[in-house]
Amino acid sequence: MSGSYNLLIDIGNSCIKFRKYDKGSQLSSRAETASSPEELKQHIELAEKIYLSCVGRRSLVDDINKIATSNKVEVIEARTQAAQFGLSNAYSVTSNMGVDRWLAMLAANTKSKLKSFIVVDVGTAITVDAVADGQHLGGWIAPGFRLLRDSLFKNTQNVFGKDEEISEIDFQKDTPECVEAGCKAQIVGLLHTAIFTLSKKNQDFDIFITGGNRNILKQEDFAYPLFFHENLVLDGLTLFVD
Ligand SMILES: Nc1ncnc2c1ncn2[C@@H]1O[C@H](COP(=O)(O)OP(=O)(O)O)[C@@H](O)[C@H]1O
Ligand SMILES: CC(C)(COP(=O)(O)O)[C@@H](O)C(=O)NCCC(=O)O
Ligand SMILES: [K+]
Repeated sequence: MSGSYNLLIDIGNSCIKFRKYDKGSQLSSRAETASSPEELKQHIELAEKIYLSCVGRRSLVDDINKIATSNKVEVIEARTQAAQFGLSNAYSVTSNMGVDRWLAMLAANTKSKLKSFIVVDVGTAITVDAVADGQHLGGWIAPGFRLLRDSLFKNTQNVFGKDEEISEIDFQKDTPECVEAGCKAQIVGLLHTAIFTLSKKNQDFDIFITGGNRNILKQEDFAYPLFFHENLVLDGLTLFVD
């Protein structure tokens, strides 16, 4: 049986996230991850339509399109816009902005009563975007946790790591723990600086956190409430489902 759900797909630089979504029955499963379009095949074959965003490899989109076309499934790809759904983009060259950032902002804008917010997407890269009264003020792009850590290993002789995770950001007593805590502290510091920067311009705003590494940010490290969402990019794609 085909046509029972829409398939939402978010292609990032590390992995493919997908979720089935049906507006009528409010079907909205948890996001799953796939390492290749081939893994999505059975989900694509039975989908009514596919809504897709990509900041990763274009060849992945081509492969998804091939599977979809051979099964007569329409693929709708989202693109960053100058203005959409009551949100205005600050970028001077709209198409330069990753569509994942635009979709996360669109989703946050529908969830924020204040229409003023910060969105942090903690993935391969970490993006921060600030919005005041539906106007995007601009944002930041910084290396994500793995990039931070790997750049240390790559560019030093005596810094090494290990696989186990440390649980909290505190001062550490051996190299791997110092690296992990240091890189995590940098990410926490990024959000503190974002809050400080928007506080100078705006009184009240919401803070949305998303992305595969979102749990590096913890409520206990902040005085403001943080709203955690599994995948705001996929949430943004639902706005396009007719
Ligand atoms: N359950 C998980 N599934 C996938 N990635 C995870 C998970 N938990 C943590 N991660 C980490 O999240 C990062 C990927 O985050 P994600 O937001 O999917 O990135 P991107 O959009 O850049 O592909 C990876 O570095 C990975 O180590
Ligand atoms: C900044 C990003 C790499 C983040 O991607 P991700 O970490 O989710 O894979 C992506 O949004 C991107 O490629 N942006 C283009 C540059 C820009 O937004 O200005
Ligand atoms: K990201």
